[in-house]
Amino acid sequence: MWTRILERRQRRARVRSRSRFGEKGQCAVLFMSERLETTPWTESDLSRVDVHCTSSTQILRFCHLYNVWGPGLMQKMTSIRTSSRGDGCNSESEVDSKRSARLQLRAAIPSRATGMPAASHPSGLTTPWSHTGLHQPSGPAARAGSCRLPPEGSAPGSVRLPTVGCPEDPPGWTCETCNSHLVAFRKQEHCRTEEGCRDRSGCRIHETLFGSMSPSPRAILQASSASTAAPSFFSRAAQKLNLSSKRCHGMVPTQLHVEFPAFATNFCAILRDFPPPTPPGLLRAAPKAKESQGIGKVKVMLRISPGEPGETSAFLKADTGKAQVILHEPEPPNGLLSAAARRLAISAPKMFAFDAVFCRDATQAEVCAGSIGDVVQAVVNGADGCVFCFGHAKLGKSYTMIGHDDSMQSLGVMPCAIAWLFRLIDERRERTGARFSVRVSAVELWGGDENLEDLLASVVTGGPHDSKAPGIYLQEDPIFGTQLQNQSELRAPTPEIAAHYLDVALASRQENRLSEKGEERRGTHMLFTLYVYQYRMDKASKANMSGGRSRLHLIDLSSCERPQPGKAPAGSALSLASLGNVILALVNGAKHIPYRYPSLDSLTSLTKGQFQ
Ligand SMILES: Nc1ncnc2c1ncn2[C@@H]1O[C@H](COP(=O)(O)OP(=O)(O)OP(=O)(O)O)[C@@H](O)[C@H]1O
Repeated sequence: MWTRILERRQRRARVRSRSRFGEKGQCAVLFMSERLETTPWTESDLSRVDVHCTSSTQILRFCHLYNVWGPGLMQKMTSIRTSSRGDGCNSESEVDSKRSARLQLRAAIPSRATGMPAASHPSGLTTPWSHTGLHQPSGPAARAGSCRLPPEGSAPGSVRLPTVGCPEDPPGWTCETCNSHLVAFRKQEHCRTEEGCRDRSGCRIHETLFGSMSPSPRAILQASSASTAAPSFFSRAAQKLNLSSKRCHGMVPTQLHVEFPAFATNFCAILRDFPPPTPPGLLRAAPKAKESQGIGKVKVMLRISPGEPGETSAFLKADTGKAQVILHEPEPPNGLLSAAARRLAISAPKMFAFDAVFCRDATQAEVCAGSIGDVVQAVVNGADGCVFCFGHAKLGKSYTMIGHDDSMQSLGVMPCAIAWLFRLIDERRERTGARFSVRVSAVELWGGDENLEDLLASVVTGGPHDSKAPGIYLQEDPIFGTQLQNQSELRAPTPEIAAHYLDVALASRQENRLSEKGEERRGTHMLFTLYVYQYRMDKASKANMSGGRSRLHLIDLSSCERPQPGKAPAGSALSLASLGNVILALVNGAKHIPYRYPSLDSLTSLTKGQFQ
């Protein structure tokens, strides 16, 4: 009930902010939504920006906007106003009378666009502060976040922001800067339970007020110790808005504190700062009930590996429009066979049709957008879904499934699926009022004995894998089919947190690569699962509640090497053909599934629902 009231207010506020847009030549950034962020802003809109922040989330959103528009936006703004609204307020006048916490900030914002090129730092960061004609005051005014405009006619110069060292920051708030440029402003808290704070890593609340200011999320985290007046402003804003009264709910962080270099990958930061654009059609209205079940739909897509530079593939012709490939058998070299024998040896070209074909120059973004939209939709509609790559060694299976974290364009299926799943959930939540909760698990399968290992165990135990902890195993359920038991299922309220768990899982996998005996683990497979719990009230009869759980399994299969005769398979390898037979049997609904390696085959059959 309370959530509904809040949502209604937010909707009203959004409408208000949109109607203001243009009317007064101002831009009221109120309840900033993605919609607003994508609205084209004109110069006159930017001449004055009023920021009404009622919660830390809105400040965060403002900071996201700041990151999106960056220096360009900040150059043009002459003031930022934050006003505190009580939750029970409906109008601005009411707000003003209820709480007079209104800050006029003229300090941290440069006065006018100077037209000068952005100054760049060796780190690659550009600073909006350093190339404006702003005179930065020192002393209390600076700390209070106020600033005089430059005297008329004075030449624009560099701004030297005072190194205040955040002396006025309220306890728990920390700021990080890079080249005197604010990159992060954070708040940390710990649980105050009766037994005290048992697991400090799990119960932190972290509010990151500024994220990355550069295209590379890595650059943010190489922060130095200087600081600017902006943290002071935000600390005051935080005090005024009483943000420090937030309580820790359970053991789940509301915003993630990303410390670098914590893990080898940083998908968390890239999803936070540069989420992949939503593919067209993902947010389309749900198809009819029969189609939306998503059962029985197996899509097979082909991605052609780019291969070695200069390598040609004359024997393979791909038609991406028709989603077909034609294989020509290579002609035997002249002179080896007689003309008649050569005619017999060359068989007719073979044509194979797929649901989609991605040619060798297809980008990660194209592959992800073309392959996982339907699965994500099916999962949010309540069906289980699974995506995996299947093929020979070193053809790019892991690259396709995981990708790299250096740019939005190189994200693989797993990070994109996380971003889009949450995007769709947000849209569905807003449209239908359904409630969602997402959990994450990550399991590794390795070794000839097919060991299963929990890759998120370190998050739960706060340290290395506990050998006494009950192990993971697969159990056959007469109703639900094969089920994994005992794996950690961690709550992920935001895509960043889900991506953080992906980073943790990949780091654990990397760590496990060298076994205790010093042997390298090869052929390890990773199963990353997103569990979507949802429920909603029946509109007609409010008493009825419907919902359930669906799963999105994302599997990074390693190469399916053929075991050497008479030798135990390296890693958990099984031949490509054996796995192919298992998948075919599942797809055809065969009674006998030719399992040879029970765990891996069972992992594949976890998504039996999809195949039936
Ligand atoms: N489409 C691509 N574009 C750029 N690089 C690629 C592409 N495909 C693969 N690579 C690169 O090729 C190398 C091998 O890829 P990858 O490790 O993903 O193969 P794999 O099939 O998962 O191997 P394995 O079977 O051993 O697990 C990686 O360095 C990866 O970055």
